[in-house]
Amino acid sequence: MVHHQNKAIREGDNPDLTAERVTGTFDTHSMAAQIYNSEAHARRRREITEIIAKRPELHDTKPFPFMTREEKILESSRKLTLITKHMNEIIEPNNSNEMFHLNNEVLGIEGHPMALHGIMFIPALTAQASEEQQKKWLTRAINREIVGTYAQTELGHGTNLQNLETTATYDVATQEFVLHTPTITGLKWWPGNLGKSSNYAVVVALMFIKGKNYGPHTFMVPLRDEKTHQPLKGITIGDIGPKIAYNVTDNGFLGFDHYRIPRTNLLMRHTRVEPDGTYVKPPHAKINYSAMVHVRSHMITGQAIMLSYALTIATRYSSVRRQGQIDTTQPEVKVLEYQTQQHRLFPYIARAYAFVFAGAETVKLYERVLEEVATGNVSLMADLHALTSGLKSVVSHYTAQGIEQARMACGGHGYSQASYMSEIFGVAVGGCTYEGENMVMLLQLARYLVKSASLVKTGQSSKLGPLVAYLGAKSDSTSLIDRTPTTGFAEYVKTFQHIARRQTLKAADKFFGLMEKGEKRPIAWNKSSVELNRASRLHTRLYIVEAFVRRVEEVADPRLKEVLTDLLHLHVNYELLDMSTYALEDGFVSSSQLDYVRDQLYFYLAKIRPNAVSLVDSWEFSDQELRSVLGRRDGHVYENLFAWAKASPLNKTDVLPSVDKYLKPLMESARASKL
Ligand SMILES: CCCCCCCCCCCCCCCCCCCCCCCCCC(=O)SCCNC(=O)CCNC(=O)[C@H](O)C(C)(C)COP(=O)(O)OP(=O)(O)OC[C@H]1O[C@@H](n2cnc3c(N)ncnc32)[C@H](O)[C@@H]1OP(=O)(O)O
Ligand SMILES: Cc1cc2nc3c(=O)[nH]c(=O)nc-3n(C[C@H](O)[C@H](O)[C@H](O)COP(=O)(O)OP(=O)(O)OC[C@H]3O[C@@H](n4cnc5c(N)ncnc54)[C@H](O)[C@@H]3O)c2cc1C
Repeated sequence: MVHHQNKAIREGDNPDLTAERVTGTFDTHSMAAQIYNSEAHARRRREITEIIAKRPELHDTKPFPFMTREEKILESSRKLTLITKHMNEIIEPNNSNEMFHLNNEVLGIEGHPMALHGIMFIPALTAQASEEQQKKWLTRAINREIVGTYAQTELGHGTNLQNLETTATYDVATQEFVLHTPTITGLKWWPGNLGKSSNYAVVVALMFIKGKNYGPHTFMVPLRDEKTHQPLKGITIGDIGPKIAYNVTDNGFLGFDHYRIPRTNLLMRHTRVEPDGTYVKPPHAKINYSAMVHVRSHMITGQAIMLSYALTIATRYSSVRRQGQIDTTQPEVKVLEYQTQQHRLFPYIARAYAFVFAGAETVKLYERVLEEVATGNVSLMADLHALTSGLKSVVSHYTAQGIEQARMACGGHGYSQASYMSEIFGVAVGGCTYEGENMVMLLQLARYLVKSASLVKTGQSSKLGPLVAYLGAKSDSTSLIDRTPTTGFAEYVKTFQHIARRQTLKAADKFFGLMEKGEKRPIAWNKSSVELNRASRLHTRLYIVEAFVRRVEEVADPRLKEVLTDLLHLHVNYELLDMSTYALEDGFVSSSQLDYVRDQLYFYLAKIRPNAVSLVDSWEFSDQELRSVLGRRDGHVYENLFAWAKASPLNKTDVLPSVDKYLKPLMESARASKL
C-alpha cells in the first residue's frame, strides 16, 4: 500500500479529488499539528472525531436546513445532554480546546443551549468572582447544575457601556442590590441563551451607592426557579426572535422590576462593596471587562476555523466541478484550473493560516495576562486590549469576505443551503458585531496607537512597547522589494511597517493638528476617525504578517516549511497589492516594484495549485463538522445533491396543500375566465 502525504485519501473517492490529494507534497497530519498549535491536540481532535463517528446517537438526525428552529433546539438539547453524560469518555476533563471541537462536531456552529455558558458565563465567574463566590457558583456551573449567560447589551445601548440603563442600587438597610430596568430601551437585549435556556446570568448594571454612579459592574443574578425553570418574580424574559443565522441559540431579552439580590452577588474578586456601602476600587478600571477580552482572544481562532470551513468546501468542490475548457482541444477542466478561481480562493487560504497563527499568539498572551491579573499585575491589560480589538475587527471582516468569495466560487450550488455556506457566513459575520462593533474596536486600538505616536513625536520612542516599537524606527527612503538580489520577507515586513507607521503618524498629526486649531478633543477625534481606523487596520495587518513570519521561521519539517513559505509569499504579495495606494502615495514603492509583486502573486498561485486540496484537508474537518454536501471529503457531490434535494420536506408529497388551496383554483378560474 502506498503511503500518501495526504491522509484524507480513501478508496472509492471521486478520482478527481484523489488526484489532487496525490499531488500534495506534505503530510497533512503534520500540517494539522501546525494549525492546531500542537501535535497532541491535532491527534486528540482526530481521536474525538473517530469516537463521535462510532456513536450514531451523536449524529444529526437530518440536515439542519430541513429543520425548524424549534426542532433544531430540541435536537441540540438532546445531543447536549448526551455529550454532558459521556463527556469524560470523549474528552479530557475541563479541556476547553477539546470541548470546542466536540461541540463543533456534534452540535455545530448554529449554537446550542449552553453556548454562552461556556464562552462567557464560566470565564466571567473564573476571572471576576472571589474564591468564596467561586465555591458557591463556579463548581455548579462547571458541573452544569445551573445554566448561565452574560447579559450586558441592552435594546438602546451595546457599545456605550457607561450609558447602560439597568441600575443596581445598593440598599444599605437590607444589604441588597436592587436591579431595575427603568425603560424599554433598558431591557437587556441580545445575550445568547438568555431567552429560554439560562437560569442564571452575570448581569452588567450601573452600580449606584448612596446616589453615586460607580459605572458598570457585574452581578450574579438568578433568573429562573431552579426546579420549575419559571421566571422568578420581578423578571421579564424571552427570546428576541430569529436572526440572520446562529438560530439554535436563544438570544434573549430581560427586564428587572425592583429585583433584589444580596450584596454578595456583586462579583468581588477585584471590586468590593462593604456592608456599609463603602466601595473598594479595582486595580484597573476595566478589569471586569475580562469576559469580553476572553471571547475576543479566542474568536480569532474561531473565525479562522469558519473561514477554513468555507475554503475547504469551495476548494474540494472546485476540484470535482468541471466547466469549460482552457485548451479547446482538451476535455472540460476542473474549475480550480482557472486563475480567477485560484485568485479568489488561495489568498484566503493563506489568510486563514495567517489568522490561526495570530490567534494562537493572542491566546498565549491572554493566558499570561489572566495569570498576571490574578496576582494583581495589570500592566499588560492595555496591550492585550489593543491587540485583541484590532485582530477581532480585521479577522472577522476578512473572514466574512472570504466566506462570501468561497460561496460565489461554488457557482449556483453555493447558493443552496446544501453547501451550508449561508449558515457559515451568517455565524461568522456576527463576529463583526459581537464583542464590540468592528469600527468601535478599531477606534480602541487607535487610542493606543495615538498615544504611541505622541511618544514618537516627543522623542520618547524608547518607551514604546514591543507591539509598536516599529513606530519609532526610521524608514529606508524606498522599499527594497525587487531591489535586492534576493528579495525576502524582511523587505516586505519593512514595507508594511513603513505603511502602518506613515498612516499612524499622519492620522495622529491630523488629530493633534485639529486640536491645535482649537477643536475640542472628541470633535477632533471624530473628524480624524476614518484615518485613525485605517491606521488600526494597517497596524493589525502588519501584526498578522509578522505572526505568520514568526511561525514559518519556527517550522523544522522541510516539506511543511516549503509549502508554508509559498503561502506566506502569496500572503505578503496579495496584502501589498491590496494596500498599494498607501505604498504608492509617498513613492515608497514604485509601479515597477508593484509589477514584480503581481508577478510573484501569479507565480505563487500556480505553485500552490497542486497543494491546494491538501492545504484545506489539513484542517481535518469531518463531514459531520462541515455539514456541506459540496464539501464532502469523498467528493461525491452530484448524487448526494440529488439525494439531499429529494429529502427536502417539500418533496414529502407530490401536491402541496398550497397548490390544492390556491394555485389550482387560481389556474382554474384563469382558464374559466378565458372561456
Ligand atoms: C469564544 C471562546 C471560546 C472558549 C473556548 C476556548 C477553546 C479554544 C478554541 C478556540 C476557538 C474559540 C472560537 C469561538 C467561536 C465562537 C463562535 C460563535 C460564538 C458566538 C458568541 C457570541 C458572544 C457575544 C457576546 C457579546 O457580544 S457580549 C457583549 C460585548 N459587548 C461589547 O464588546 C461592547 C463594546 N464596548 C466596549 O467594550 C466599551 O464600551 C468600550 C468601547 C471599550 C469603551 O468602554 P468604556 O468603559 O466606555 O471606556 P472609556 O471610559 O471610554 O475608557 C476607555 C479606556 O479603557 C480602556 N479599555 C477598554 N476596554 C478595556 C479592556 N477590556 N482592557 C483594558 N483596557 C480597556 C481603553 O483602552 C481606554 O484606555 P485609554 O485609551 O483611556 O488609556
Ligand atoms: C450574534 C450576536 C450575539 C451576541 N451576544 C451577546 C451576548 O451574549 N451578551 C451581550 O451582552 N451582548 C451580545 N450581543 C450584543 C453585541 O455585543 C452588540 O450588538 C455589539 O457590542 C454592538 O453594539 P450595538 O448593537 O449597540 O451597536 P451600535 O453601537 O448601536 O452600532 C451601530 C453603529 O454605530 C457605530 N458606533 C457606535 N458607537 C460608536 C462610536 N463611539 N464611534 C464610532 N461609531 C460608533 C458602530 O460602528 C455601528 O456602525 C450579541 C450580538 C450578536 C449580533
